[in-house]
Amino acid sequence: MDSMTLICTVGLLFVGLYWFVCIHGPAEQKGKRAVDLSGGSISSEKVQDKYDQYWSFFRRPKEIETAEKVPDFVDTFYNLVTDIYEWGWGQSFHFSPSIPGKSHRDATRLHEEMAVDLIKVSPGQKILDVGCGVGGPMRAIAAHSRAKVTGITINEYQVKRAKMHNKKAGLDSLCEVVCGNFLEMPFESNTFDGAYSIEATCHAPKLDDVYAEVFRVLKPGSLYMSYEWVTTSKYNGDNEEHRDVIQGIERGDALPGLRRYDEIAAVAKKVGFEVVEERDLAAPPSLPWWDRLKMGRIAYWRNHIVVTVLAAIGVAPKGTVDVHDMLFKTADYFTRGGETGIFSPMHMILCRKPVDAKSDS
Ligand SMILES: C=C(CC[C@@H](C)[C@H]1CC[C@H]2C3=CC[C@H]4[C@H](C)[C@@H](O)CC[C@]4(C)[C@H]3CC[C@]12C)C(C)C
Ligand SMILES: C[S@@+](CC[C@H](N)C(=O)[O-])C[C@H]1O[C@@H](n2cnc3c(N)ncnc32)[C@H](O)[C@@H]1O
Repeated sequence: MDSMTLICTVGLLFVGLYWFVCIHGPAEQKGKRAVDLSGGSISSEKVQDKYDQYWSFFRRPKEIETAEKVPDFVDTFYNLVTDIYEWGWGQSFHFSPSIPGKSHRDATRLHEEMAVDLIKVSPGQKILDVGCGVGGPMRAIAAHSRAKVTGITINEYQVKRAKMHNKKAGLDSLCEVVCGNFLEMPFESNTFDGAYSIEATCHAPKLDDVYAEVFRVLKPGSLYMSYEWVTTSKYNGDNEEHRDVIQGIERGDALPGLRRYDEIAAVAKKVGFEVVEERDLAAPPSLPWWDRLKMGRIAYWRNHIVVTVLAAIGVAPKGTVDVHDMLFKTADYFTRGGETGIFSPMHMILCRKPVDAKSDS
């Protein structure tokens, strides 16, 4: 190879890398780029320590970890993963069934719109997004329904990101974001005309606590819909492969313990809800929700190289490589959970607060 060819090849490689890292990077327009990856509200030099601390939660036996510690541990998790999620997935932190002929973006939006269609709200009514992330669903839902959406998340960094995205999308008059714990919400009783949660209540150590809070803040007669993460009827606790997959999902997603599909409605009824409908949206004829993850495998390898290089030259915090590696492995557990049918991230439950529910409950 003569020197001219060598210079051109190296030059092209640099231009290609620059284009990918600084321009192309984000899964969504105006989203995170690889060069912007941070540890959320955690300062760069503490990311590695916080990641190690995150893992220590799983190293100790479950009985030692008390439920009170869970919100803090979930907050740490979202400081570590929020930027990587936004960069590699987009602003909606959830799965949706694949739809033939539709892009992932459209399939995601339709799954979100279904949530608000189910709770039957009118323009101008006030609804609650329980565990709102950086607000991808909230914006789609506000734009679709013209309802006023208040989102709550435990993670301060997500509040900042969500508010910024709401403003950029011109939806800040319909979307409000609050930092708080959904196990003790900072809202008056009987405030909302509807509520939904998308793949968020799986973080609650006891589902009763979050459902009771949603029940309290809803006006009598209004509806609540949740997409729950569950093990399905195909899950067999005596099967080592099944246990390995579910444990992999719990560890890679800050879950205190996945619930069985048949526990959800019982909890809803226990806190006072009437169960209107319950359905696993992942079950056939729905197409695989895990296809998107499976198809992205090559991109994740490429992302891993990018993150490793950026951390080595000090652009990304050092612990980012471990966080990315954890997500990379988790992706595989999801695929196994989906293919075996033992796990569903979209077990839908629709509940109503009875019209005659006491006004202070
Ligand atoms: C509801 C929750 C999150 C669900 C999903 C949004 C995320 C679960 C696993 C995540 C990812 C796995 C692989 C990552 C990949 C290695 C990286 O290069 C780019 C980002 C990923 C695709 C990342 C994106 C988000 C997930 C799909 C939980 C936490 C309750
Ligand atoms: C996987 S994300 C889903 C976010 C959003 N629903 C979406 O689909 O994009 C889970 C969300 O639940 C929030 N969360 C978890 N535990 C919480 C708690 N105790 N109080 C408030 N929010 C919580 C997280 O901060 C995060 O925003």
